Amino acid sequence: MTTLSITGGQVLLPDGTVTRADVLVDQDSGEILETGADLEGDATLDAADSLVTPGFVNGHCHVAMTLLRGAADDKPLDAWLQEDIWPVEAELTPEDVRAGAELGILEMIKGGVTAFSDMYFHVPEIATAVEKAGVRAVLGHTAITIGKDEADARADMEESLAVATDLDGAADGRISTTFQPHSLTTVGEEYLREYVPRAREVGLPIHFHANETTNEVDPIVEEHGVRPLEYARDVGLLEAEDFVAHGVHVDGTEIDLLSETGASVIHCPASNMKLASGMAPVQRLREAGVTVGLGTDGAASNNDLSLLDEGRDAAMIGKLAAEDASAVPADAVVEMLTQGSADAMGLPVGRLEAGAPADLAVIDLERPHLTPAHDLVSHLVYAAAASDVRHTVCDGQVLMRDREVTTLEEDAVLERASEAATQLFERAEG
Ligand SMILES: N[C@@H](CCSC[C@H]1O[C@@H](n2cnc3c(=O)[nH]cnc32)[C@H](O)[C@@H]1O)C(=O)O
Ligand SMILES: [Zn+2]
Repeated sequence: MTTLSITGGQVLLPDGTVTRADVLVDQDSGEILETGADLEGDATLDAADSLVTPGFVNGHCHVAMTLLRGAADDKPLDAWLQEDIWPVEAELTPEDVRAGAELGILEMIKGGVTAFSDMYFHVPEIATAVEKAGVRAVLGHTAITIGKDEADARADMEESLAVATDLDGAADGRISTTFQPHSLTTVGEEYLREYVPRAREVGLPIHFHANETTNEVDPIVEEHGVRPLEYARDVGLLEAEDFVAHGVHVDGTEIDLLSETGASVIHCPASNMKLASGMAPVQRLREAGVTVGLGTDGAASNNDLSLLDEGRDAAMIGKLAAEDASAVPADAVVEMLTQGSADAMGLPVGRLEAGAPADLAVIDLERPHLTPAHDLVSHLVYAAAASDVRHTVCDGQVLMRDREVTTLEEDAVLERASEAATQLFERAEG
C-alpha cells in the first residue's frame, strides 16, 4: 500500500464542521483511510494555512464548449442556441472536442473540481481526456430529434444508448454514464416513449435539460395540458437515479413530484442569470427534500467552469428568488457543490471520511480576501475563488500540486485549444 498524507490543514467534515486534522489516503485503492492528528504517509501534501475540502462536483456541463467561450454573449437561450451555438457546433470535429475537453478539465482541476457530469457528442474523445487528466466524470451522448428525419433522429437516440453502455466503467471506473435526451422540447414524444424504457432495461440513469425557460415550459403545457415534469413522468422519466439540469420554472406540483420520485435537480445559476432564463426556487426545492446539486453549464453561457463562483451565485440568486436573506445559506451551498451534485450523479464522493474516495481540494487561506478567518464555510461560498486552490487530488492521485497540474501539460493544452477554436470559427464563418 502506498499512502499520501495531507498534513497541517483544517478539514471540512461531512457534517459541515471544520477541524484541524491530517487526511491519510491509500493511493492504491484511492480511498481515504483516516482523518485525525499526526498521520504519516509515504508521501506528503502540505496543507498548512489551508482548508481541505471535498473536491467540488460539477453536476451539469458541456465541457468541450470551452472552445465557444466568449463567442456569443448577451442573448436569450433560443436565439443563442439556434443563431450562434448550433451552427458552430455543427463544425466541431472529434479532435476539437478533445482539445476543448482538455481545456475544460484543466480549468476544473485548477479550480478544485474533481468530478463533472457532461452532455455532449464525440464522447469517446471526452472519455480519453478524462482518463488522461485523472478526474471522475459521468458522460453521455446527447440526443436531439427535432429538425431531423426519422433515420437521423433514431441514429442519435441509438448513439446515446450505445455510448452510455460502452463507456460505463471506463478509466478504471472513474467514468460512469447516463442516457441523455437533450430536453423535453428537443426530443419528440414518440422517441422518449420508445427509448426511455430501453435505457431502463440496461440500467442507465437519465440526465436531461428541463424547465429552463418559460419558452420551453409553455409549449408543453399547451400541447399536453400538464406541467413539463408531469409530462416527463408520464413518458417514464424522473426515476430516483435521474437528474434534470436547470429546473428553473417549476411549480408546486413539480416540486412535489421531484420529492416523491427522488429525482434530483442540478442548479446552474450563472447560466440562468446570463441567459436571463429565470430564478430557480432552490430554497423551496431543498425544503421539499429534493436533492439539489450545482453545475456550471457550458463555458459559453457562464463563462467559466468555476464551481466556487457557482456556489456564490447560488447563494445570491437563491436569496433573491426567495426574497429572504436567510435562504440558501453558506452551509447549504457547500453541501450542494459537494454531496448534492455527487448524490444527484450517483457518485460516492463529496464527503471527507474514512472509506470514501479520496477526491479533495486544498484551498490556500493566506489571502487578503480570506482574512480574517471567522468562518471558513462562509469564506468558501462568499469569498474564495478558483485561483485559491493549491492542490487537487482525485481517486488518491495528486492532479495538481502547488498550482502545477501533473496530468496535463498546461501550455500545450492552451495552445491546442486556441488553435482549434480559431480554425473552428474560420470554418463556421467560411
Ligand atoms: N447530438 C446533438 C448534440 C447535443 S449536445 C448538447 C447540446 O446542449 C447545448 N446546450 C448548452 N447549454 C445549454 C442550455 O443551457 N440549455 C439547452 N441546451 C444547452 C449545447 O450547445 C449542445 O448543443 C445534436 O445532434 O445536435
Ligand atoms: Zn446545459
